[in-house]
Amino acid sequence: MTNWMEFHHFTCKKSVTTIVTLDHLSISKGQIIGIMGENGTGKSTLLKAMSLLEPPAAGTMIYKGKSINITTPPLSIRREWACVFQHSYRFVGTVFENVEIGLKIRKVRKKDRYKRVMMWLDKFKIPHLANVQAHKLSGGEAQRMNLARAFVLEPSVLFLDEPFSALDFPIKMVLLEELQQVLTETCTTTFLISHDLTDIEFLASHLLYLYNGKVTDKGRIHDVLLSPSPQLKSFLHPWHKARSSQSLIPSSQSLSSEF
Ligand SMILES: Nc1ncnc2c1ncn2[C@@H]1O[C@H](COP(=O)(O)OP(=O)(O)OP(=O)(O)O)[C@@H](O)[C@H]1O
Repeated sequence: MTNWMEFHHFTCKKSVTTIVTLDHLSISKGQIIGIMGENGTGKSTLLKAMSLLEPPAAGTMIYKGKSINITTPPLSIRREWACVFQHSYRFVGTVFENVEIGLKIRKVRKKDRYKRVMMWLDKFKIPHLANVQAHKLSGGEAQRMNLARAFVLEPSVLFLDEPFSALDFPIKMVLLEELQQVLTETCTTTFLISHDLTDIEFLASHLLYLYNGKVTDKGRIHDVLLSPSPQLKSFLHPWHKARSSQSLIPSSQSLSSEF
């Protein structure tokens, strides 16, 4: 289904200054939109506007074919969406209680809450931490808890703002694989901000590139990366350089065994 979610003429301001504009974006259900851009170009501002956490100064939005009041979005719609940010929120209490909280607010029955929380702790491989106080978790464990807290709500749309940036590379890769599997299973429409092309290539089906508060590139990730704008090309240069230099590293067989 096309036109599942649409954004038109979004203008996001801080005080009186326009930070970012988005003329038009049309999303189909299940798409994973990677959002990239230099520091300060407006990615987080745009994500907060799209999730209506901080509604845009102007613009219109369509969700599931219906026009949404962007200034006072219905709670029922907001409850279909979930967000995970770079700095994980940890409420006072155990990991179980942290994941359960949204279900309690939605008045889900205790028995069902238990089943759902344990299922998602299991999927993100932290069921053994259910009774641990959340403040004792490592960064990687806390991000697993945050993802479980988002998915337990069975969101239709997930907004992720650099959820992996504080993690070590090996931990991040494991979490990326787990998240990819869950996103495929649940067909959750996802917006993912990341500074790392590895994350975006791994997860995203589509790419939105922002430069100076404007979209210079958007489309299927493969197509965009094949013919990037000059701005995106320059942004991607370090990755291309790193990858081409990797191919210059001699294979292990040709290296001397001496060390
Ligand atoms: N309250 C504010 N008042 C004025 N300008 C602000 C305010 N908050 C953020 N900005 C500016 O808005 C711009 C966009 O910020 P934003 O955090 O959206 O960028 P970003 O692309 O997510 O950056 P980063 O990659 O560094 O996280 C920045 O130039 C920032 O200085």
